[in-house]
Amino acid sequence: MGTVVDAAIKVANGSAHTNKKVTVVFVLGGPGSGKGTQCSNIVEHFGYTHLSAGDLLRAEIKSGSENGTMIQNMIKEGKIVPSEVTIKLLQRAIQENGNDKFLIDGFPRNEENRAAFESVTGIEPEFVLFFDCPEEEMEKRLLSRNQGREDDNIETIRKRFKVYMESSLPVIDYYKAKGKVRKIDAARPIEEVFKAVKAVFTPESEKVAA
Ligand SMILES: Nc1ncnc2c1ncn2[C@@H]1O[C@H](COP(=O)(O)OP(=O)(O)OP(=O)(O)O)[C@@H](O)[C@H]1O
Ligand SMILES: O=c1ccn([C@@H]2O[C@H](COP(=O)(O)O)[C@@H](O)[C@H]2O)c(=O)[nH]1
Ligand SMILES: [Mg+2]
Repeated sequence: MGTVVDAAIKVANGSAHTNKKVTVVFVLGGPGSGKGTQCSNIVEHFGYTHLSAGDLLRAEIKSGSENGTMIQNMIKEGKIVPSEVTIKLLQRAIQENGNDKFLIDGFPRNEENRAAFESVTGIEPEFVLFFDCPEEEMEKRLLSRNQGREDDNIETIRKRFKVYMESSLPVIDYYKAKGKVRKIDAARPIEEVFKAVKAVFTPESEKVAA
């Protein structure tokens, strides 16, 4: 069942009012746990659109937006950008896309993000895909990612881990209490992680007995 997102569309369009039903899966996990990597696989196999909140924020910096400098400073410090900025970017991306199934990667990052997104858009996630990975493995991956990200240095990585533990894990606990978390052991090789991910997205009726 999709969720009606009138609010998202109203804000993005100014006064226009359109109904769009969307299904949203939040993809959460620590920095470097493999969210982006697995989202690409999910897109390919299951037809979702991938919206990485971090990628949207980085694109906003590049676009020369008035919020660009603030966002850049927050990312360098591993801090969480104010909800209204991130939510607007997500709303716009949902509204501009013809698809009705979205993976929202790396958001919500704290309780305030979660509550604000729910109240502004009316969207509740179908479920939360949670990539569980030990810190030392995530650190190793981030330090060898080589994508030129300003926050992939040991000083910022440590700050990101702290924010993750203190602010983001409580969001996962919130959804756990609602029975919505699908936890994946993300410390394994990419293909093995994807096998577990596939099992989550494949309807029971389509699963072939082993
Ligand atoms: N299961 C895996 N085993 C080994 N390396 C992996 C695995 N999954 C992803 N990687 C690699 O680790 C790095 C981080 O992966 P990715 O960018 O997908 O993580 P992320 O969770 O999106 O990180 P961030 O939160 O910083 O955006 C990449 O270089 C990726 O190729
Ligand atoms: O909802 C969000 C998502 C991201 N940020 C900031 O961006 C960086 C990088 O995020 P990635 O998910 O690793 O791409 C993150 O450390 C935050 O500074 C945010 O503020 N809010
Ligand atoms: Mg990512």
